[in-house]
Amino acid sequence: MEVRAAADKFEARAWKLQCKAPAPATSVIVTLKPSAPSPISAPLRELPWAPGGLNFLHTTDTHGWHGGHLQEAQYSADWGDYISFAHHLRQRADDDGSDLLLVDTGDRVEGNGLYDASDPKGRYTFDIFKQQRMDVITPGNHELYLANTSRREYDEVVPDFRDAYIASNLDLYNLKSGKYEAFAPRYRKFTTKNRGVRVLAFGFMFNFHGNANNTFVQPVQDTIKEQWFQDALRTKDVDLFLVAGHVPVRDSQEYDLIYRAIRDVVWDTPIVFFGGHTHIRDFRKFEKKAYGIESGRYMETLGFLSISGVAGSKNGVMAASSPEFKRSYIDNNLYSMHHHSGTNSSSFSTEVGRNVSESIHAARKAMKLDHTFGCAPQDYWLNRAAYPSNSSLLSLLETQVLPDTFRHLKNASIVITNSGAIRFDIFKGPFTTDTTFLVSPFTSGFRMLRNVPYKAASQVLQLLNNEGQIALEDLVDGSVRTKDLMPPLPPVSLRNLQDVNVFEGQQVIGDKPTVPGYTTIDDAGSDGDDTIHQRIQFYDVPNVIGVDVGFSSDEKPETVDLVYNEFIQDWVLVALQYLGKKYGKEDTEEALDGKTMTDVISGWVGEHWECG
Ligand SMILES: Nc1ccn([C@@H]2O[C@H](COP(=O)(O)O)[C@@H](O)[C@H]2O)c(=O)n1
Repeated sequence: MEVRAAADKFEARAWKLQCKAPAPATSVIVTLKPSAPSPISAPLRELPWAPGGLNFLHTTDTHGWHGGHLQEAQYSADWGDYISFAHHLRQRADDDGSDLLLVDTGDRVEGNGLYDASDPKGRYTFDIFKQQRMDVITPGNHELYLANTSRREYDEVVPDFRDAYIASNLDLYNLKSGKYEAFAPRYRKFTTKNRGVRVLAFGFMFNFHGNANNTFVQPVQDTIKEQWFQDALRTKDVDLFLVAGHVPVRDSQEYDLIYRAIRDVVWDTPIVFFGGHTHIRDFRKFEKKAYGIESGRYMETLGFLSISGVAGSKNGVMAASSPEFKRSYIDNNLYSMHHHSGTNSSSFSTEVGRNVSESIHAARKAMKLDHTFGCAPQDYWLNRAAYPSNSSLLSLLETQVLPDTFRHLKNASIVITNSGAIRFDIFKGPFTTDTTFLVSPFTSGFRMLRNVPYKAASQVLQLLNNEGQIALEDLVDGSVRTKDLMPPLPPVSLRNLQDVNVFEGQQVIGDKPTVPGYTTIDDAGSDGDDTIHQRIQFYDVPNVIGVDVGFSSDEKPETVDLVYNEFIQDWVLVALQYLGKKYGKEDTEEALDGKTMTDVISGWVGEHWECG
């Protein structure tokens, strides 16, 4: 009842928000995020703003973190703050005759209690998210795993953003017509407000195969042959091609194909790509008039990109022979936002921004996200500690959580889970309802194959980690490739992991950096991060981890029950087939009474981690 009443109150507030136009900055200071830490001051680089040009803010892979990071000051700003920030930059654009456009490239869902803890999921986040005006928005794979997620995206988010929502290669099954139909408009042509730049925008999804069958992702190589796409490329009076998508900007067959398809028709109009999916900060030069940016993950990063020298229909602006593309990766905190918008704590928040922050707080309260299951005795890292080690979250799972959880199994068993099911670190201190979803938000449970010969079962883990002589993707036919379903880890690319001296060749403002964070190297060099960070070491982790339950390492049982996270079922079956044991889905059964990894971890924490 209490939760219901709080939810009703929230909905009334959200409705109120919808009726308000963005308000100018006011001088009221409010602390709306009682649980968020204050940002720490750190040496900053200036935004490469293009006066009289085009400026962009880009978010991607936010995964529900619209309330910001409550345990990491560096990323503690929330969606309400982002709304205030964009307001000030729009104002700046109006003042200097430039334009500011906002882009989001998908995976807004799954990964944070704010989205995952409600029933239905997203009950609160859609109203929060839509308060930010977007110019281009696209779906990601997480909007498509479950049929009810894509249905809600179609019913709620697509109308919220009207023509800004673009889905160039995605269809949804229409129950009435019995046909797959466009999820949203295939492309958008618009003219920017101040400079009159005529933009032709597309919104692509990478060639994803793991979607529920109520959606259809058309492979990019087929979409670019469609008549509508070829006609769109021939649209007259286009000053800039904007390709947004849930597609990595680098090493991606999809963006390379789109780049080529555009250049086959239009040889020198500038192209800007906005990417996502791999959770990294990146900036790629395709050629001197075509660049792409990718802006990290989990609301840690607000990507900024500027282009000077693009033609505009207003004020007689001519195209430069070589437009200049620049980028910055802004750490999502108030210290950075105040600095880049020339505001302070008194002048920063707008009324809409404040209301959104308040709604986030109300939603968290309604869902009791701060409910504590126990207290972590130390930090456990997914990628920020080596695996295996005492600080590795995967080691904690492997040595304690999984053995304790599956101890009750009667038969000798091997239990396997994909590391991708684990999404984030555990910090020392309270482990809350929110933490359960940060660590593992997915609804998939565990399944099991009974009486699998030990010889085969014991090799599955090794095969899934591609440690054998073959890669599983060579085994599976072209329609299901392990690469697509279990992308290589870690979420932070090796390019970001290189040992770099952040001072080399750069302007250093202030002292030696003390705030740990990303030290990105991209095609423009190593000065992209707005905050000069102390380098964090990130470590690679295996695709899957596993434990033996009910037998010791020197025993070799005849057969074992093979238990695995449902998400990896297809790969487990393929691996067994390769090992000479053919099983089908019909041979599998539910394990652990349908409990998910979220349930497993919260249950274990409740039993083992007392708050001191
Ligand atoms: N039910 C699910 C769904 C997804 N995963 C894991 O997430 C990965 C995809 O996430 P991105 O943010 O990289 O798009 C996927 O490869 C799986 O590892 C899962 O475990 N269970």
